[in-house]
Amino acid sequence: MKILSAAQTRALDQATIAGQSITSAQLMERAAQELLFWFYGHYGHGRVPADTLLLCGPGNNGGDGLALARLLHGANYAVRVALLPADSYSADWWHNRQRLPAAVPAAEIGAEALPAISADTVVVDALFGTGLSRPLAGLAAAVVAHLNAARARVVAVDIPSGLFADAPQPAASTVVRARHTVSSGLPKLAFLLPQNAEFVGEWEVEDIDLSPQFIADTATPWHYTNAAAVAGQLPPRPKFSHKGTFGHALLLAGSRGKMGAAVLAAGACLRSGVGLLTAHIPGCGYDIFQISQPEAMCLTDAQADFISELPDLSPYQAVGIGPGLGQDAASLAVLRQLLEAAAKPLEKTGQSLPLVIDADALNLLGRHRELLKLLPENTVLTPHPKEFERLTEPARDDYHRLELLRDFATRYRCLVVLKGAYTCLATPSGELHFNSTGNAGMATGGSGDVLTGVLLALRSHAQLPAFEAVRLGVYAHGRAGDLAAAQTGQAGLVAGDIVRHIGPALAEV
Ligand SMILES: NC(=O)C1=CN([C@@H]2O[C@H](COP(=O)(O)OP(=O)(O)OC[C@H]3O[C@@H](n4cnc5c(N)ncnc54)[C@H](OP(=O)(O)O)[C@@H]3O)[C@@H](O)[C@H]2O)[C@H](O)CC1
Ligand SMILES: [K+]
Repeated sequence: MKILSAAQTRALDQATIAGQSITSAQLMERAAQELLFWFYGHYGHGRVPADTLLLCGPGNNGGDGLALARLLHGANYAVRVALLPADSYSADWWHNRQRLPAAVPAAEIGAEALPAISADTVVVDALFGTGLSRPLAGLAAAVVAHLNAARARVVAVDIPSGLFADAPQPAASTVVRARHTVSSGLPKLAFLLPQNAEFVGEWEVEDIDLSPQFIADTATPWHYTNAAAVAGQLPPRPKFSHKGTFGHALLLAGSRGKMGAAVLAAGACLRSGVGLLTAHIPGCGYDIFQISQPEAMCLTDAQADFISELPDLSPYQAVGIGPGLGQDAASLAVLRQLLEAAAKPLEKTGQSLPLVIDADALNLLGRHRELLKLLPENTVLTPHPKEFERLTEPARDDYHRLELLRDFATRYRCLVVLKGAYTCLATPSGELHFNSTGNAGMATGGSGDVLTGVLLALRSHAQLPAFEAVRLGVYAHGRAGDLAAAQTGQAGLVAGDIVRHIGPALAEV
């Protein structure tokens, strides 16, 4: 699913109106109908709020609010409307202002006449949407501050007022703190960034039948990976396949005290359909590893506590390095040798050996940035924000971090998976794909090791191109976490639970 800028969203609006031969008021009515359905879903029979206040601005966001007020009134909600005064109002605002039944109380907001809001009021925030052109000030800011102080349940129309859809707002700007955001058409970039979570609350997108042709023809770096994006991407396992069909992966992982990371990554790799897995681990981990992962083969390093040797790479279709690795100088040398060896094109594919680099291997890269230029094309890096900072620089905010991410992926021609809520995959061509699956229960030790294992398996698969493999792996990892959390609850979830649910998650896609 594409994510468009605010300007593109406005153009989409116009293309839909022209393409479907409808009026803009009809499109607004669609949006308001969807908002009404949202209310039906949340406030079913007997649960209709005693007091619903619609705060309406002067543009089409306010128009949506006025149309919704009429529809809610028709559905027997007790509604009040408060109008933000302006020098001019949009045409569809006027249209819906005139259609508002006289029985609905509608008052103009003034500095001395702020609407009464109690903690029990359900407030619909329809002040500003994608047409926000500057931070809120004056009366608009005063209303929003008044609203936020009331701690009422706020449902934002399209986007919380004061939040830009695709750009940061200055620090200390006044922004509506919504409990729910009900958006039309496509998700907004703002919803996917941690710094906006306090404003956006729970968000959902309602389908208002916007022009699919315009969306298809519009270029954007931002994408949202939902179930449809990955459906059917995992090639079926042919009846006459054998273990060689699905690739032989090598995992370089573990050190004393961190063998669990190797075990988790290996388990995830095996559960993600790899044909064969060999792990190269330090001597201390032999019993631990063989007992917990009998399906994997095991090579032990000459060193007991960390990895100091790079095995012969010729049997493998992909290599993963990093989980629990530690940062010993000998392991750094192994990483360097791996990067040099992997760069040579493989006889079979003519491409470099696929690599997945995680955890301490990323920290080593961060401390020895001269190695970055050795990264073979399409190498997968899976940093969390702190590890990414070590590879680049501290980000001013989440938008700046996205810029750094894009720059890094295009500069080094690699696939970077920035982990977090809405994990963001950056591609060598500069696209950013935000993942839709996963939950806060996955913020637990070992989750990242599991992701490395999943990606290693999918990068070993001969029929999966690099980008598709990584997008699918990130999605399936999150989905496995969601399936696991449904059983354990988020607090009770541990990384091993994710491993156990990867099979069902991959089966779904
Ligand atoms: N795109 C769609 O698919 C649909 C969108 N709908 C809804 O329409 C809004 C966008 O409506 P738009 O009229 O473009 O913009 P807004 O309602 O957000 O606001 C524009 C007016 O607000 C003024 N403005 C902007 N910023 C401020 C500010 N900080 N303080 C005061 N006033 C402000 C702006 O004035 P300018 O001076 O900037 O010209 C405009 O007067 C979208 O979000 C959806 O809710 C459709 O209904 C359905 C399809
Ligand atoms: K709004």
